[in-house]
Amino acid sequence: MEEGKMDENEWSYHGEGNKSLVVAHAQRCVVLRFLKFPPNKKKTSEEILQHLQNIVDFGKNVMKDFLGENYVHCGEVVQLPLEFVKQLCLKIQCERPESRCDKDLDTLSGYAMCLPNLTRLQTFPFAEHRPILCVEIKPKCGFIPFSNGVTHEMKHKVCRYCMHQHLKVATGKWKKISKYCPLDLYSGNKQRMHFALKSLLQEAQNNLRIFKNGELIYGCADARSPVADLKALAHHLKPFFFPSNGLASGPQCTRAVIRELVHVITRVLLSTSDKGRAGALRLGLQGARVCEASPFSRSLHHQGKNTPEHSGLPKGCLLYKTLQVQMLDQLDIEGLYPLYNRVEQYLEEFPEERKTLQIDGPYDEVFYQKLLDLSTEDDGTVAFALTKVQQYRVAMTAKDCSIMIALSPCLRGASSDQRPVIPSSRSRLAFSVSVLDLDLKPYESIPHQYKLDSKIVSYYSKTVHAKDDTVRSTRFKEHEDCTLVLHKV
Ligand SMILES: O=P(O)(O)O[C@@H]1[C@@H](OP(=O)(O)O)[C@H](OP(=O)(O)O)[C@H](O)[C@H](OP(=O)(O)O)[C@H]1OP(=O)(O)O
Ligand SMILES: Nc1ncnc2c1ncn2[C@@H]1O[C@H](COP(=O)(O)OP(=O)(O)OP(=O)(O)O)[C@@H](O)[C@H]1O
Repeated sequence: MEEGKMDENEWSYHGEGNKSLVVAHAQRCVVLRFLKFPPNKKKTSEEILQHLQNIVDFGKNVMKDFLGENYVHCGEVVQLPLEFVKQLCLKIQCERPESRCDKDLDTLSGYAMCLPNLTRLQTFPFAEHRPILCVEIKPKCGFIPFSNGVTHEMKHKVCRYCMHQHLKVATGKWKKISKYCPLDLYSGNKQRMHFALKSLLQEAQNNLRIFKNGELIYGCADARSPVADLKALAHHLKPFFFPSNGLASGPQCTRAVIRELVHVITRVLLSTSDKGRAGALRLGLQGARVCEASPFSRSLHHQGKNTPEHSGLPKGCLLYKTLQVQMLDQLDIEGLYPLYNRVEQYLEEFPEERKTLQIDGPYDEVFYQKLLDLSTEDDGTVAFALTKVQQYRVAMTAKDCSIMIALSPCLRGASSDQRPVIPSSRSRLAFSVSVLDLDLKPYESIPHQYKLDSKIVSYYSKTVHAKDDTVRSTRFKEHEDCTLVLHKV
C-alpha cells in the first residue's frame, strides 16, 4: 500500500466475523482485513504485526500444502497510514452489525492484511463488468468422532453441528434449528449435497452468504436482521440461471432458479480444479458416515430405506481436502484434553520452553513437518502430546474456515482463458473456488473447547434426545421433506 495514496472513500465495509473486519476496495479486487479486539484487550503494534505475520506464514507453510496452492490466498501484511485507518474506522462504524460491536477494530498499529477480494473471480485483477455471483459457505465439521477417547455415546451418532444447533437456539443465537448437516454436504452424494445446500438456503445462519458483484444479497450480515427472501434471491439469480423451462416468473420460476443454483454449486464443490492432487494428508474416513439427526437420513429411515449412499468425495476437491485436515483431530477434544494438560504442566515447570515448542509460532517448515506424524501410540512424552495439540489446532481451523465460490457467465463464443467452466441452463459459468479464514486456532482456546463440547452434548442428551419423538415432529414435516429430498430434479 502506498503511503499518502490511501483514501478511505475508496473503501467500503464488506463484512466481519468474531476476530476480524474486512473492507473492500471499490475498483480494485482487493480487501483489507483488520484484527479486532475487546476494548480492554488492546495489543501492542509489535504483537499485532507478529500475529498477522503468523497468519500469513501458516497459510503459506501449512494450509497451501494441505489444501492446495490454488485454493489458498495468503495475502500479505501491509502497513497503513494511521490517519487513513482512523478515518476508515469512523466511516464504516455505522454499517457494523450491533452484535459484532463488542470488539473494536485495531486502529492503533496501522497493520492489516491485504488479500484478493474472493467475491470476485480470482484471475481478474480489476472489477469485471460481467455480473459475478459469489457463494460463501462455512461448512463446519464434516465427520463424526471415531476416537475411543469419546465418552458420550451420542457423539458417535450425532454430529457436533446438529447437536450444537439446539444449544444455539436455546441461548437465542439463532431462532430456528437448521436442517443442514455437514455430513450431508461432505458425503459426495449429489442428493445429500442438494439437500444440505437447500437447507442452508432455508436457514442460512452464519453458514451461507451470497454476494452479487461483491454486495451481500442473501444471508446474515447481522444475526438479528438476516436477508433471506428466496423470491428476491431468485430475481438476482436470473441473469445467471434463467430457467431452461422458459418460466419467467412465479413460484415455479423461483424454484427452478434456486434448483439450478444448488446444482451448479454441487458440481463446483465436486470439481477438482487444483490439478486433482489429493493433498499431503492420507487419513481414511472412519466413524459413522451419516448423522442420526440429519433430516435427510431420518426421512430415508422412516421410509424403511437403507442408510443413504455415501458416494465419497473426489480426492482433488476442496471439500475432500478440508475434511482431511479436519480429521487431524484424531482423538477428539476428550482424548486431546489430557495431552493438553501434559503440555501445560511441562510449560509451568519450564515456561522458557514455550518458544522452542513453537506454541505461538513460527509456523514454518519444521512446524509443518511435525504435523505429518499421524501415530496415535502415546509414549508418554511431551513431544507426543505437543504434536497432537498442534494437529488439533490445525483441525479446528479447518472446521471453522469458509469456502468461497465465485461464478461469472462466459461471454458467448469466448474461450475460457484456462479458467474452469461449468455449464448452466443459461450459459457456461467460469468459476473459482477459494478458502478463507485460515487463522490457526490459539492454544489457549483448548480448555474452552473442552467445556463447550461437554455443554453441547449434555444439553442435547438431556433435552433433545430424551424428547426425541416430539423433536422429530417439530423439526421437520416428514412428508414434505421426503418430497423435497427425493424428488428427481
Ligand atoms: O465453536 P463453534 O463451532 O461455535 O465455532 C465458533 C464460531 O461459531 P459458529 O458455531 O460457527 O456459529 C464463531 O463464529 P461466529 O462468531 O458465531 O460467527 C467463530 O468462528 C469462532 O471462532 P473464533 O473464536 O473467532 O476463532 C468459532 O470458534 P472455534 O470453535 O472455531 O474456536
Ligand atoms: N479475502 C476476502 N475476500 C472477500 N471477502 C472476504 C475475504 N476475507 C473475508 N471476507 C469476508 O469477511 C467475513 C469475515 O472474515 P473472516 O471470516 O476472516 O472473519 P473472522 O473474524 O476471522 O471469522 P470468525 O468469526 O470465523 O473468527 C467473511 O465471512 C467474508 O464474507
